[in-house]
Amino acid sequence: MPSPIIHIDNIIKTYGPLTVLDGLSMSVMPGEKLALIGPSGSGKTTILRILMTLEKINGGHIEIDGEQLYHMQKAGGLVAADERHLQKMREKIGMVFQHFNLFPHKCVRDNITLAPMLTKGIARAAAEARAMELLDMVGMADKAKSMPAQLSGGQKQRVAIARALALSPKIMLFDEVTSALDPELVEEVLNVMRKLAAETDMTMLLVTHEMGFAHDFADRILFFDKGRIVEEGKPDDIFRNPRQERTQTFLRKVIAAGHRV
Ligand SMILES: Nc1ncnc2c1ncn2[C@@H]1O[C@H](COP(=O)(O)OP(=O)(O)OP(=O)(O)O)[C@@H](O)[C@H]1O
Repeated sequence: MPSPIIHIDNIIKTYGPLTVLDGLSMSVMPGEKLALIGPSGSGKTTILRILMTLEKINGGHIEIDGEQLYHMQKAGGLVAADERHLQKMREKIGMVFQHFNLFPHKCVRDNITLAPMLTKGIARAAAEARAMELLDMVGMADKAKSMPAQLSGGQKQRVAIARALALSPKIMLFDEVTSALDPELVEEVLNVMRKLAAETDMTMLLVTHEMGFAHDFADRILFFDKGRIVEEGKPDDIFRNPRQERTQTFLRKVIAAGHRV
């Protein structure tokens, strides 16, 4: 039996008086595709940001690929021990955000080569060759020299996915990556994610309000409410036959709003 690639144990995260994660625990097996769903403010984005070390935690343990992520107590929360450790852990994880976050003054190709060249010291020619492979995979090779402002939202997001893949992460985190897109551009981004899920053995965690996509994409659904996981299971079980009243109410609202599940 393989060990979990992510093990999250009893995480507490507060912002001032607000408890955002309230003893959250979960494990993810290598290669697993997970969808995190639940009401707004339930802590889904926060746990992804914590995994990416963009936020400190106030208590609990996280292990990624057998190594502890946070292990030093500092004022205001637990932090990683040192910058080198942090860098090593960050390279295991790629994250794609709702708002693309591309570097506006760099062309598409340079957006992708920057991190491998700066953090791993990869030579420009090798970084560019890899960038072109990744752009080809997301269907954007012909835009390598374009600037981000010349791209549609869907194209920007496909570049952001390629950029997150540039350090060959074992784990990819997707935070509501289609929420800021015009409806007709959503599918091109989802198609790239389907392809990644089908053709790679990466572990993928997806925060989404696209219930239909979560159903088709995920091996397992985690339903968040008030900073905890209140129900988890296979997509068919969660969507067709939720056990918890909280999940039932949420899904009823989602269906009433016209979303396919
Ligand atoms: N930097 C911050 N300072 C204060 N409160 C914050 C901060 N970041 C997040 N929060 C609060 O933490 C709570 C959880 O936010 P989070 O973004 O994780 O929820 P979510 O489940 O992803 O919601 P959504 O589906 O709307 O994105 C919210 O109440 C949010 O307002």
